[in-house]
Amino acid sequence: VSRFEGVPMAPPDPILGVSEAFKADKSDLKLNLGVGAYRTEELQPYVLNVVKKAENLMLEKGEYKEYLPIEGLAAFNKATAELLLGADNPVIKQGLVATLQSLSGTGSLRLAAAFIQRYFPEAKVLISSPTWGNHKNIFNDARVPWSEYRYYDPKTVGLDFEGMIADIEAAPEGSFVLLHGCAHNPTGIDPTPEQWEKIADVIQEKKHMPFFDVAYQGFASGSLDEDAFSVRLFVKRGMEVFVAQSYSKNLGLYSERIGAINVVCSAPGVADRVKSQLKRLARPMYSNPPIHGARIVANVVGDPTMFGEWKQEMEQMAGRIKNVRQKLYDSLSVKDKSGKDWSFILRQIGMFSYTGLNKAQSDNMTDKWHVYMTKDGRISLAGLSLAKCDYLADAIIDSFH
Ligand SMILES: Cc1ncc(COP(=O)(O)O)c(CN[C@@H](CCC(=O)O)C(=O)O)c1O
Repeated sequence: VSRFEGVPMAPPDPILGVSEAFKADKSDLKLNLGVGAYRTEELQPYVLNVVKKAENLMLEKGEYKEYLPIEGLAAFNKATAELLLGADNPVIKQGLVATLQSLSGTGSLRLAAAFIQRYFPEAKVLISSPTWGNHKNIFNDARVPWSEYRYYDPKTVGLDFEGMIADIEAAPEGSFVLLHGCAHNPTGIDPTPEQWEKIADVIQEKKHMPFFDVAYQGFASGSLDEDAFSVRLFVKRGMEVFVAQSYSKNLGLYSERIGAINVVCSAPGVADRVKSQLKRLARPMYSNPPIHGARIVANVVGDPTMFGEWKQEMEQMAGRIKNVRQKLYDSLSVKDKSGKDWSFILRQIGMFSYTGLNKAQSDNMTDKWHVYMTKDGRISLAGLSLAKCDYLADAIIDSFH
């Protein structure tokens, strides 16, 4: 008898498992609107031209494959902090930012969770309701308690701002508040600048610690600076902040696993101590991060021409998704005779649209229409082409009514 007899089969991941089911579907009508991964109008994966350029340069240079330091590639860490905060941000000049390259957004979140568990064992993390499917797994496995703050209002298909503020206010002082920097996943609903000011007020009043998850910088609006507004607002107020970053979407480096955890501290010398303890946590977790993606980011950001080309390609990707969003809205508005107001689709931003379809309706989308999506009603517009919008609209209308 095997020693592993007691090991049960794990359920498929609510997001990544959708792609597995999609691959198994033989229908040529099938559409993968599950995983948040950019596709072209031809529904093909996309390697940015600027990434290919950087990789050709790197190949010509014939670079080494030695271990990186635990904290990652120094040129990447400099570039990623400057992209997030702005190169001329005083906190960078004053050495107040601890930055560690880590295994993309997920690895950065997990490393920060381990730090919180070790140095703030009494604190809990507040996460939005709903939020990205893996956030709860990360904090559960890091043994960090969490609770939810209201975020999505099904009645208005918008932000429950009063509920959000009330729940953040009611949380024990010194809680960590997990915030999506831009392009909230799965709702696509972001606070307005005025609402971000109010969120900063209540977090400051309650001495909470803001913890931003920035997985879509530049991908939401097409502008790196615009999408960093919320983080820069909190830093400008002198608040200490955690920020996890990812280059999976905005630079298309999904499987390179390139991201960073940044901790903005409010006193000199503290950042060095925080960085040293993040390194101490990373070493037994994965020792040191992969070099390839870090070099691509450092090369792209370090070369003004390539940096410019990247910004153009980001605008193109964000632009394609905006066009698809508009076309889906148009198709639904023309086809649906029920009088339902679909304008929420246009008010949402980033890769996703939170349709309001419940689990049974989402199942119908898959079982009858071969449209693959997450069971919380989220569809990834990045996996949709203009050509398929009419078909998707038919599927949504059929599933809703
Ligand atoms: C808010 C948020 N944070 C972090 C991540 C982690 O991305 P990394 O690739 O680890 O940097 C994602 C990716 N969420 C996408 C992609 C698939 C997934 O990992 O769930 C999604 O929600 O479909 C995300 O949406």
